[in-house]
Amino acid sequence: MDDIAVRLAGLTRHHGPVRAVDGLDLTVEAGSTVALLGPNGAGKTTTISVLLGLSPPDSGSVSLFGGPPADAVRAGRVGAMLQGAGFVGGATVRELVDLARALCPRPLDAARILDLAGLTGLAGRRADRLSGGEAQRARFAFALAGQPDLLVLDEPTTGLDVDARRAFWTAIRRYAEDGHTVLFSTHQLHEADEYADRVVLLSAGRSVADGTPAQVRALAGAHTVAFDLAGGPVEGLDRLPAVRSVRVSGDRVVLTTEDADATVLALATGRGFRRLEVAAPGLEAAFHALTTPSKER
Ligand SMILES: Nc1ncnc2c1ncn2[C@@H]1O[C@H](COP(=O)(O)OP(=O)(O)OP(=O)(O)O)[C@@H](O)[C@H]1O
Repeated sequence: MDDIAVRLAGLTRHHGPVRAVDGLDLTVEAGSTVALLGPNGAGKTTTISVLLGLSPPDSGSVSLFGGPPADAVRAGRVGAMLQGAGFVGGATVRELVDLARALCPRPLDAARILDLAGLTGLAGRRADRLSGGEAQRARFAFALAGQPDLLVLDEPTTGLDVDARRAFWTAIRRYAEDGHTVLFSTHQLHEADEYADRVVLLSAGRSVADGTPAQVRALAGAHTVAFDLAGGPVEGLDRLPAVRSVRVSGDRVVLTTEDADATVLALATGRGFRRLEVAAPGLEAAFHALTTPSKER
């Protein structure tokens, strides 16, 4: 079934005694851009490695485009950018791109690959003499070369400076807009928020949240309502509808609430305030709430 790019069911994978992936179910629809978001050690790299067929699962199943990963890879349908992957010694960037193209049944034009990866000016440089960020772009070029239906990127922007990051995400957006599927791992919340249609939040090898960035953010629950007291009383704030907590700092009050509308309506009737601000929970709050054991919060 080609409408499902990736299907993981009950995936478990250990490294010695460490259960790196713990019964993970994940379905990625073709054409979507999905972020695997999680803190260090959450199991992102292990999941990607099993998904690509580079290491076998201990239990559970993996399929890419309805078949075994090896079939999809052999058919040139999958391109991957892995952390710290090395290069053939002595080869130039251009030669690497040519090699990647030669391995694929329907490669992209070499000039387009170099352009997308921001390597046009470095085509003649030996790949083992690239800076860390340039090497990361060369890995991206290698992943893109075969014009894969599924692009899998493990923490792709590590080592890239601000301009290179922006150029990278612009290239990914263009690639995704052409109907390709992109699965990337990150522990950068804003990358998941800005560039993914869907965020799968991993913690200790499990999926602890799965949805659009807005849906995952909403799992953190509380909005904040902040205002100046303007001489009004502090008493009674904790009894306003839906209020979960009250913090007062000088004249400024910050309430957390399960229902910002109800809290603000009640606040507006009966007391004065100034400089009202209502904020939705950030992805950061959701990330913290969902990946931190409750006793440590
Ligand atoms: N080769 C290995 N040997 C032993 N333990 C490992 C090995 N590789 C990973 N682990 C452990 O498995 C767990 C998951 O690691 P993994 O690299 O998949 O996480 P990650 O989410 O990609 O982390 P990061 O963001 O730091 O790259 C961690 O506890 C890690 O220490």
